[in-house]
Amino acid sequence: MQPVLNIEDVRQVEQSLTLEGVSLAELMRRAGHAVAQEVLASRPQRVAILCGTGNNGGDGWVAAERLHEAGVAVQVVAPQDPQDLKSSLALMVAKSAVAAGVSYTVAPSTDELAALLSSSDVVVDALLGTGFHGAPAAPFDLWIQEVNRTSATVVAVDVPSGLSAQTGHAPGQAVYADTTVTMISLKPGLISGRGRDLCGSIVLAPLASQTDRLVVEADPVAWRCDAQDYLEVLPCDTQDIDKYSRGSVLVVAGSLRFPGAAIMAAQAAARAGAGYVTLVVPDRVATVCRTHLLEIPVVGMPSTPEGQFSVEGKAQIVSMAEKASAVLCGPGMGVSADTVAVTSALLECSRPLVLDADALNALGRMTTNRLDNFPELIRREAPLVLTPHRRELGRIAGTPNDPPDSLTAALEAARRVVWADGGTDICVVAKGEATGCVGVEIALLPKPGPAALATAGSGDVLAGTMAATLARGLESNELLPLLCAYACEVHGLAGTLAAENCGSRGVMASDVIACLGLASDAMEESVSMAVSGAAQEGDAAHPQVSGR
Ligand SMILES: NC(=O)C1=CN([C@@H]2O[C@H](COP(=O)(O)OP(=O)(O)OC[C@H]3O[C@@H](n4cnc5c(N)ncnc54)[C@H](OP(=O)(O)O)[C@@H]3O)[C@@H](O)[C@H]2O)[C@@H](O)CC1
Ligand SMILES: [K+]
Repeated sequence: MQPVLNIEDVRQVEQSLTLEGVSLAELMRRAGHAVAQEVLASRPQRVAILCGTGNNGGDGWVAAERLHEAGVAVQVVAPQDPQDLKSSLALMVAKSAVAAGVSYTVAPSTDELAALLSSSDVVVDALLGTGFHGAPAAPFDLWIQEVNRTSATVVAVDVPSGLSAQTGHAPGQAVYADTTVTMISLKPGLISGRGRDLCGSIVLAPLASQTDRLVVEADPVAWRCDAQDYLEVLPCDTQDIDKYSRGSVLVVAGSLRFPGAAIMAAQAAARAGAGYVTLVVPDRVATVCRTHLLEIPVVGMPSTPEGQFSVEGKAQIVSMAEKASAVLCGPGMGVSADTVAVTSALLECSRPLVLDADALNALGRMTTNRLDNFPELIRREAPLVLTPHRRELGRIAGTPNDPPDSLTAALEAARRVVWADGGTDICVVAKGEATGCVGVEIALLPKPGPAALATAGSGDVLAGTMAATLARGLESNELLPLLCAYACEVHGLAGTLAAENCGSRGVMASDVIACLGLASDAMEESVSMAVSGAAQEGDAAHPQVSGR
């Protein structure tokens, strides 16, 4: 697993390193050298380095001097004369580079800059790093546009300029890098939001031997999962199992308005490996569901006049739930006093439970959007998995009109719910372009799925996948976030396979369902390969961080 640190904690590690004898000047020297090493790997002849006025620019000046020493033709581009730099560290390294013979250009015109960039093999972006805020001001906004027009390889220092390394937001122009050499630790904004498009591949430069320890001590906001981490939650060998030992799933879902959500969730649970799936729907939609589900029994329950579950069916639903290995409640169910009653009754049953979509909205209604104020509702012995997207997360975590707008905000909201519960029985799977699986002790980041998964019904498919994965059983509740992350990766991989079959813009949720079985097999294989050490780092099924 790779730790991810908030920016303020990266600064804390930087301070701790200075206390352990690695000065800031030495850190900057090592940062610049790490960048130079990455640039040298492509054996360039001409390199342009765009240096800003803070310490990110300082890293750029160090890299310039190093590359100059290595015989590369380097040209630094700066907005002001290096003598005028306010940061004492940046001033020191800029002076050193100039004294060593590095040539530089101050405030070039756009045409001059374009000519310089087009004659370079590599462009190093050292304009703005973790001290960036707002949107890039002039002249950086124009310079960034020129960087994005060049055909040269772009290497970003620490973070692509214009991207917030904390939030993943890029409110103005932002550099599209081929590679980002990031210092000390991964930061949330690099692997979420716009960061996923802007960073290219990420190279981590720890800068000191103490860094690994200090990063862990700084309490990472989350951990990014690697394939081998999933060994503990792999399904058991398929040789000697029958349909019951693979676990049974009860799906409680659907309404007259949304029968498809129930159908897809049930199909996904079956494709994701559950041995036996039963779908429970309001009786007014039972026939349409049966027409679509040949292998899955459909049980109709009393409906309201609107075609939603009626409270009359509550006792029967609970009694069926008690016999299942895992229960999924919510997709397409609608929200009413009756569905709230069904959701709350299922929370009291003793089986592992996944609450998705309208079951989460029901929770929001039961708690006036402050689930964290009602922990007794969700405190239970068996595992509970909540799978909110960001608007649903806002509705259960106290910000219905202001849903979390970044990975870190989503993790924080999920933690409010999980910490209110306080036990290892709960995991909030905060869905988004980057999904976090938040348990009481750890937040895990499965590798994100492709953009093709942003399609109607994708959430229903994930919910079915999650329930099937949970139905296999857990050795210990402490593994719950890892199991949830595993289900997310199977779903993501199915999305990738579906995009290969149908094109990235042509994927429908049913295409993802069709690929779940193959995706499960591929996940198992890649975990086994990674564990046995045979897998190359960043194997095909799990690209490290996507390129442009
Ligand atoms: N952490 C570590 O361990 C290590 C960190 N290191 C490096 O230090 C970097 C952080 O350095 P940093 O704190 O000096 O900030 P940095 O990103 O250079 O930006 C500050 C400058 O940008 C300006 N500016 C801000 N917003 C702007 C805008 N919208 N548009 C235009 N300008 C804007 C801002 O101006 P101001 O707001 O002050 O007016 C100020 O002049 C970090 O990313 C890494 O590369 C390594 O050297 C060693 C180890
Ligand atoms: K940068």
